[in-house]
Amino acid sequence: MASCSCFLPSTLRQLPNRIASVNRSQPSIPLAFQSIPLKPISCPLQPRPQLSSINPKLKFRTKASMAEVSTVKSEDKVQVFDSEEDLAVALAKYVAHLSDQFAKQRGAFSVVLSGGSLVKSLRKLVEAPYIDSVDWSKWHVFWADERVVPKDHPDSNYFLAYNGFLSKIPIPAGNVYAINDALSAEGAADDYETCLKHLVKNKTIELSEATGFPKFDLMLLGMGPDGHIASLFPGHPLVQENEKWVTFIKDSPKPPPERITFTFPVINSSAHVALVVAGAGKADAVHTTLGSDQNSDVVLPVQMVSPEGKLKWFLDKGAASKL
Ligand SMILES: O=C1O[C@H](COP(=O)(O)O)[C@@H](O)[C@H](O)[C@H]1O
Repeated sequence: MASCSCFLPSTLRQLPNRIASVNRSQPSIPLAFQSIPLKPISCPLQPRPQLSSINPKLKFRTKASMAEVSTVKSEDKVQVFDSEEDLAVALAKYVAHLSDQFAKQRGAFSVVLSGGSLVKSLRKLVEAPYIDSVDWSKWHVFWADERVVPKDHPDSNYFLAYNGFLSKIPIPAGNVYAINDALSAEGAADDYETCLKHLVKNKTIELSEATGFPKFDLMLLGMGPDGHIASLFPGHPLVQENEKWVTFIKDSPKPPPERITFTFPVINSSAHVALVVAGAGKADAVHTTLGSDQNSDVVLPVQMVSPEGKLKWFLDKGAASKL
């Protein structure tokens, strides 16, 4: 029996009452979470999927199978907006629609956030009409990647999301699954994976029948100017990981060096993936991925995003300027 600690409440000190008091799965937790000595809920492990049961298209694509990597599938949608403001408006509508759909369909909405600029692009969701119309109690929030730093550190993706988004919505505190920042990178990755397994077992997260990996309802991915997504960087061996659900990196080319990240099989098992990319600084990587004259010598992590479900690109004019 393995145990995990992601059900412990977040340790951010300023967490507001409305989040702290509506914790669904925990007894009422007082404010000012100073390392509460609760016993973590145990998370029974499920058998790991065998390699042979993994959809072959999810395996790392070598240069020999480059066409598979870089082809934009016909059902993929690329939307280009005049401004980042317009992008944010459309993104809010899209997320609210999926929230409604999954809340009605299965009584829960599992949403994966990224760090960086993505959080700012979610700002319209915390405004009218969505702040009142979205059923936030159905939301379960995860991170595609997290930096292994304290939760109140400026580099923390949780901290960023808390300040820019989570603190503004009435989401139950027990539905926010932050990493255990008291662990090493390796320990935090294992702990997060154990938590996911528990949540798959109790059906908070669905399981992909095709791949045996968790199937999140919506994965919101940002992209770095180098084409990295989550903490999967170009040329790094982690992009080839096809067994683990969550892994760790200690030599991230972008600081801070220690991070945990979802692996490609998890990302690509999602029901919906939105790639949210703004700014001319990202135009080259967008061009490499979506342009017609693709260079087969380059494999960017973003080119390996090929979900079981639907992929949608939200670009502003700057990001699309080289298409
Ligand atoms: O380090 C990271 O970078 C990417 C991209 O960030 P952005 O600020 O260029 O949008 C982000 O998606 C990821 O979550 C984060 O850890």
